[in-house]
Amino acid sequence: MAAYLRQPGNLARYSRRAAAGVIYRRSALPSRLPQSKLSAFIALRQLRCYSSGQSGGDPRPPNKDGPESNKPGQNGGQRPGGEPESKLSKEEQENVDLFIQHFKSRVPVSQHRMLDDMRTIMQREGLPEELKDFVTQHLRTGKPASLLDYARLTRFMTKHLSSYAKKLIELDEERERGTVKSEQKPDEQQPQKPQEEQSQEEQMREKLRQQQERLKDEKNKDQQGQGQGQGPRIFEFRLDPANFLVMAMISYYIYRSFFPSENSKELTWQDFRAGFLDKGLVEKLTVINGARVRVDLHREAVARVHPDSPAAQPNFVYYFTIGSVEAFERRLDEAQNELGIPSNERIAVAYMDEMPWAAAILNLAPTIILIGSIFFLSRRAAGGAGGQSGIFGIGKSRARRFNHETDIKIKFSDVAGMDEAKVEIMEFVSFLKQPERFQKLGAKIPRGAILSGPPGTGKTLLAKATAGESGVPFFSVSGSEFVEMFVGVGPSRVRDLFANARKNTPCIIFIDEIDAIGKSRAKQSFGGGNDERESTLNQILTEMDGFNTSDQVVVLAGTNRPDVLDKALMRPGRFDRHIAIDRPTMDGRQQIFRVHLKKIVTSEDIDYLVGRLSALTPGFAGADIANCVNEAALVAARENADTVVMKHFEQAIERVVGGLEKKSLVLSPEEKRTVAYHEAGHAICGWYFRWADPLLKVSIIPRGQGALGYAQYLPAGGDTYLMNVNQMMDRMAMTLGGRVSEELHFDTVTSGASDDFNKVTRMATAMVTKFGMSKLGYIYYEEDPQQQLHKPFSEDTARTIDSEVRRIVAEANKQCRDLLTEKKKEIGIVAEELLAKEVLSRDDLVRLLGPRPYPDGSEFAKYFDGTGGKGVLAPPEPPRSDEETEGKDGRDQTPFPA
Ligand SMILES: Nc1ncnc2c1ncn2[C@@H]1O[C@H](COP(=O)(O)OP(=O)(O)OP(=O)(O)O)[C@@H](O)[C@H]1O
Repeated sequence: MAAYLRQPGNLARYSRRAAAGVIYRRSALPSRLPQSKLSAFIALRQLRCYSSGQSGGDPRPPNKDGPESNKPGQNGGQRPGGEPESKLSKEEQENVDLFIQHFKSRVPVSQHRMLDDMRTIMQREGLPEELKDFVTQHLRTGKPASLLDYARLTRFMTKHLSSYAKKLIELDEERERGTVKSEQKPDEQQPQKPQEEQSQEEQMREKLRQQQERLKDEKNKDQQGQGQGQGPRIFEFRLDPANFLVMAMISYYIYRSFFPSENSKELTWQDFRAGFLDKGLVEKLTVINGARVRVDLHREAVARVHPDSPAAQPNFVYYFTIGSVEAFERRLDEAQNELGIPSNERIAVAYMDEMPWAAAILNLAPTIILIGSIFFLSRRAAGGAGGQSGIFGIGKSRARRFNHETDIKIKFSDVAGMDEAKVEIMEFVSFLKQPERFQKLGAKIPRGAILSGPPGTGKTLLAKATAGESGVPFFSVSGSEFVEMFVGVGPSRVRDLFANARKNTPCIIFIDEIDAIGKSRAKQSFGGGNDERESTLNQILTEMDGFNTSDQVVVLAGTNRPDVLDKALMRPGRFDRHIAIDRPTMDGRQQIFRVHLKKIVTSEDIDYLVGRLSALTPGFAGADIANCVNEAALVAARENADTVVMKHFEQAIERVVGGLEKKSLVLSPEEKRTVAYHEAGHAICGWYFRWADPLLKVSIIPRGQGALGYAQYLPAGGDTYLMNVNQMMDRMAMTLGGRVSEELHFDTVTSGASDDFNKVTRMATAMVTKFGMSKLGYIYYEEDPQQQLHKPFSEDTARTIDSEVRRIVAEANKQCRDLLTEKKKEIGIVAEELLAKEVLSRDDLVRLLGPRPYPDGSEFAKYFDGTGGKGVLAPPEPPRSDEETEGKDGRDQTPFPA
């Protein structure tokens, strides 16, 4: 491109095309884009010719002496219009002429007139310094100008063109007003123009004036922009030829730096030798990267021998490829020996390693991409987690801030049950709302409270409700979010969290799962400890100490494991209050059901529904209840029902508790029969033992994990918290009912009762070692898995425990066997019905066996006596783990494992 532009006329042609491009596209460009100055000048000059009307229809300026008179020197540069004579010195006059001539040789004839006019102006005002430099450095000396020189010149010309154009217009106007002394003789004056021509002239003049005004406006705007200088100036890109040229140049140099400019051609060794070496045209050889040889030739000699060869051009080089440097050197030596070149005249060989820019960038690309990706990922990770930007945001707290006005709509009315907890926590609300009430009496405000309890019991909900009630910002963060793989991040996040909170007082901080960082420090030392967690805990302790009593920041924390928390956390002055939230009672469950049933469309009698559902769900936490209600709505939706009815709720509870029905599990008829008699054994025991929990349902549909069938009972008196010996013995006997029934009805027994034995053994052991219900006496032995090797009792005691457990289990077995032997016929009836129907409800058992001989508790009777229900009762198994079942609420599930 540089070579192209440097060729005579190309630069001018190029700029003309660019200028023309600007003129023609002008209408399509945005209106605020300024018109090219060069194009403005050309247009002005054309208009001026018409408006001056000197050539009688010929757009060219009047030229009495013909075209030749425009030649420099002939008319002394005097403008045909009659401008004053040049006041320049002879040398300056020559400079101007040289300059104009130089350009005339490079632009089309149609633009010569424009250059003549420029000469006129220059003769009046002298040659500007920059142009003078150009003339003296290049035109006078004959030294060729570089592309950069031309670019500089073009820039300067562009800068001056508009002022030249303006001056010429002024000159025309002056001439028209007659203020300029005219040298024209009266007989040379223009004849009267026809009317049409005059109106055309008028239009032209109007256009001219508009153009002039636009130029003025532009200049004013420029000056204002520069003059103001206070606010930031908006960079404005002007698409004029000068800018275009500069950009083209920059692009060209960038392009050249990536792709070296030299033209080259590949040669063979033979061509090289015959064409250049033998003729003595080679000046130098350069071995590049040990693989290619660049041949530098004596240019002048080549130009003389082969004037048309491209090798005569300065940038042209030949290359040839070599196998190895040694082979190349050997061949070159041989060739030069053959040619008889003396050693001091031999061709110089240079060696170089060359790495093009593109290759260098390619080499760096993996590193750049890696660093870029790490940066990008760190930004994304930090941004996603909490809006911090970049890797530098890692020490910032990840707490989410909820705004009481928008985010937290939860009130205490949304938290059902847990009345005691609410009363406790209400104090924090009053403190946040009316701190003066406490302060005036000199009372210190509690700093925080730990809410502890099983999962899903509503700890987070209660904390949110506290924030919602008190109308303060709420910062929620999980304990595990403090811990990162980087040392020092935990404490830094704690500091940041508390600093944020202090800025937003009054507010509540809620740290969920605080046991993740608040574990007792003494217990961690085993196995190396965890310094990072410890220092995070220390930071929390420090921050909580650092509160002023007047700082209205309340810290609430939730945990499922209050027992493992560090004592320092729990001391007064930090988490002063310890609020235990247990699974809801029957009454609590009813309230929670009421809260969640509000969102459900159901036509059932709400009081009956709530009572029955809560009776069916002993041991359920608030989250389980919310899940069941939602699941029931999903079941109903699956059936395209209009409302959610009792059946859907029961299916939902059964599904939540027992797992999905395993329809794909097909048992053989013998297996099914065994399962039916096993479950019937449990059912009969549950029906006839006085202290056993009343049976609700028995089923032989496989469900969940490994249960081939199950019998379900509910505590007769609702939630029970104590069990007497009779109840325990009856429960154990009932649990053994499956195996005893198998023994009574089949020749052999199956492995299906092993889970029953597990339960019975654990229960009997607990009676001996914990409940003081054996001849071992009132002793408590902890069941500590870590103490397996070192039992806390002697061998003798171990033997006594062993024999006592055996005795109790044997007694339960005898009790069960006696009953089932007596009720063998009833077992058969129930088992056969079970085989036919797969599921038997309490009503079915009443039908088959008659009413239960012992009256059930009133609460139980209210919902499950078959009268209050709206159809077949099919209460499902409640969700409690084995230990809880045995120890607390008396619910039992006797699965028949696969
Ligand atoms: N007392 C309640 N009243 C109404 N809904 C409740 C109640 N308790 C729990 N829930 C329901 O259970 C959901 C989960 O409760 P929450 O997250 O507060 O339990 P959590 O005790 O904090 O559990 P975790 O210990 O696992 O963090 C709540 O969103 C709510 O729908």
